[in-house]
Amino acid sequence: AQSVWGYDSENGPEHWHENYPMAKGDKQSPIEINSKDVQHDSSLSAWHASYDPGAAKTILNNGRTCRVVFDDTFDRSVLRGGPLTGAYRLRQLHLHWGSADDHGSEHVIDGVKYAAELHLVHWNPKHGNFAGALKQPDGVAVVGVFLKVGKTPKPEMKRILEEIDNIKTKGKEAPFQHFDPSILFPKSRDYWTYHGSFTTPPCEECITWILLREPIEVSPDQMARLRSLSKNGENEPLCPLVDNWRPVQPVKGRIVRASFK
Ligand SMILES: NS(=O)(=O)c1ccc(S(=O)(=O)c2ccccc2)s1
Ligand SMILES: [Zn+2]
Repeated sequence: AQSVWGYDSENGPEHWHENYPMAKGDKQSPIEINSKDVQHDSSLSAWHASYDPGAAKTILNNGRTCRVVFDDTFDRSVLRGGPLTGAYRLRQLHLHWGSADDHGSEHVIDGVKYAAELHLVHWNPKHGNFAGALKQPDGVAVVGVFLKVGKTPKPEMKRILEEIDNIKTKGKEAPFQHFDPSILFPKSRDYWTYHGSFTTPPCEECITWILLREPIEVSPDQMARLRSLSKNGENEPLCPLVDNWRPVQPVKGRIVRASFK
C-alpha cells in the first residue's frame, strides 16, 4: 500500500506525479494569490448557494480528510451565479488543516496561510455524472472558505466538530443529517476566482475555484478537535491526521479575478 498517495515524505505531493501525471499540469491548485496581480472583474455576478439541509447524508474519515457527503442524484443542493453558467450540484465538503494554527490552508493569500481551508465540491450535471464532469474544464466548482483561529468561533462549525468523536479513525463513518453548509459562509460574498485543479490526485484540471475573501473563525479547541482525527485505522498505531494540504503550485500565467475592488 506504499504506492497509495498521501502527505508523508514517501508518498506526498512531490511524488504524486509518478502515478498521476496531471499533477505536473499547467493549471494546478492550490496557488498563492497576490492582490497586486488580481484583476477586478465588474462583470462577475454574485454567487448563490441554495442547499437543502435534507441532502446531507454522512460524515466520514477517509484517512486523508474529514468529509460530509450529500445526495447529488438531482438538483437538490446547488450553487449558481458568480463565474458559473448553470447550477452545480453539491456533492461533498471536506477540510485541509495544519499541525499548528499558523499553517494548514492550501491557498495562500498575500503570503498568509490560514489554519484550515473548507472546500465545498459541486459538479456540473450537464456532464451526466461526477466522473464525466472530471473530464471537462467547466465540470466542477469548489467554494473555498478560510478558517482562522479566533475568540468568536462560529457556532455552526460545532456541528461538524462534534461529530468528529464518532469518526476518529480511518474508515469510520457516521450519519450526518439535517445540515445546511451555507451557515458556514462568512458575511461577505466577496471572492476570487480562477481555473485550476483538484488539490489531490488525480489532480484533474476541471475546477472553477471560488475562494471567499473573508475567513470564518474557529476556536482553538475546535482546531484541536480537527487535529485529533487519526490517519490510521482502529487498532493500528496512532498517526495524527494533520498537514493534509498541498503546497502552492505554479500560476503559469493564469489570471485570478476578484469580484471586489
Ligand atoms: N481538495 S479538492 O477540493 O480539490 C478535492 C480533491 C478531491 C476531491 S473528490 O473527492 O471530489 C474527488 C475528485 C476526483 C476524483 C475522486 C474524488 S475534491
Ligand atoms: Zn480540498
